[in-house]
Amino acid sequence: MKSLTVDAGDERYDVLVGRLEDCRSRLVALARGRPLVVVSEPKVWGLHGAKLEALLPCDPILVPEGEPAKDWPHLRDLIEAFAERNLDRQTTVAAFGGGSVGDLTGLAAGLFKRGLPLIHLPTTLLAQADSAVGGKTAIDALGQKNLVGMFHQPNLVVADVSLLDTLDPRQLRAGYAEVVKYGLIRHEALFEWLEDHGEKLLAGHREYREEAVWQSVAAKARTVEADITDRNGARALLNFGHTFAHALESAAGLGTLLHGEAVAVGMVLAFALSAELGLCPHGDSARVRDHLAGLGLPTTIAETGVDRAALLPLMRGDKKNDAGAIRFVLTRGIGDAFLSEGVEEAKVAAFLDRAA
Ligand SMILES: O=C(O)C(=O)C[C@@H](O)[C@H](O)[C@H](O)COP(=O)(O)O
Ligand SMILES: [Zn+2]
Repeated sequence: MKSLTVDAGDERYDVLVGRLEDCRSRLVALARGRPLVVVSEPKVWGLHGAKLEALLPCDPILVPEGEPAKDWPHLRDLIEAFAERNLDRQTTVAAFGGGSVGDLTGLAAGLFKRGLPLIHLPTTLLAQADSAVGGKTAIDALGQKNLVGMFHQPNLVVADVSLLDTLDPRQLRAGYAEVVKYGLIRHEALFEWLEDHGEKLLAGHREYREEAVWQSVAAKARTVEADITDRNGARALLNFGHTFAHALESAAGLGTLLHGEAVAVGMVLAFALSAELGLCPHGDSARVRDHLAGLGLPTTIAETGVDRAALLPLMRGDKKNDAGAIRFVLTRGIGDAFLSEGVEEAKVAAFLDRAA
């Protein structure tokens, strides 16, 4: 079992990468002698619920699978389910699922009675490597990705890569894109390691999966500690590729493209834009595209089926923007991303016109 502690200001929590069953005592302690309220989705609960119930009594609440769960009606339903159970502020809620279950559950737990203790038990590569750590929560609204949310830090995160054995290959590849992100923003050595081992990781080798999750979680922990609530620009690096990605997801219709698929295209576009602006070598841009495409991820706007004209208006709503300027995370090369001051819209429009 590998473990690290995230120091989130007044709050600290452990992230454990290992077997769920080895964390039994931690889960039992957080449940405080009551059944653990577990928010999950039907497929995950059907496949893995018994594993959790073998460790401690659980009270499952099921929400729909994937992005459709992240909306106002499901947030209201979940909060009502908490109210029906008369949860108090000492009752721990566990999110047992992928990024969508984590985002929705985190938000409901943060809002209900101004905050319930929260455990993330991520079951997808994307959630284990990225979204379960850092305290971001969200639902989509008005057709825009993650428009409504808050920070609500978990009390514990447990990433058990054996849960990935049943994951659909498309979901696995999508999560892989966020792992690649960690290599691209600051850790060139991680990207090189993925170039060597990414295929084995996707094929199911557990030790490579565990190493990738561990490296990503460690990188994420250090970044979020430097900018707990996304204010000083340090954390914005984790949004590498996401300005394009969120626009692509919204334009495609939320839930059509998987988040990680959109991030793969978004990161390739961020490299291409950086190269076009003379900031980064074209060779790095091609290397990133080749790696992602070689492992079956989409890398072009054309593959997403999205009308490129829809993207710029959506990017105007990005959370990183300042005084109307679109602030991309750009790059000087593999492992060297930075938050730009803002790229002129005319340049972005011309880039999008030409981009593949
Ligand atoms: O935790 C963060 O900070 C991230 O930006 C991680 C992203 O991979 C994740 O998709 C996040 O939810 C995007 O957040 P948003 O603030 O752009 O909605
Ligand atoms: Zn993301």
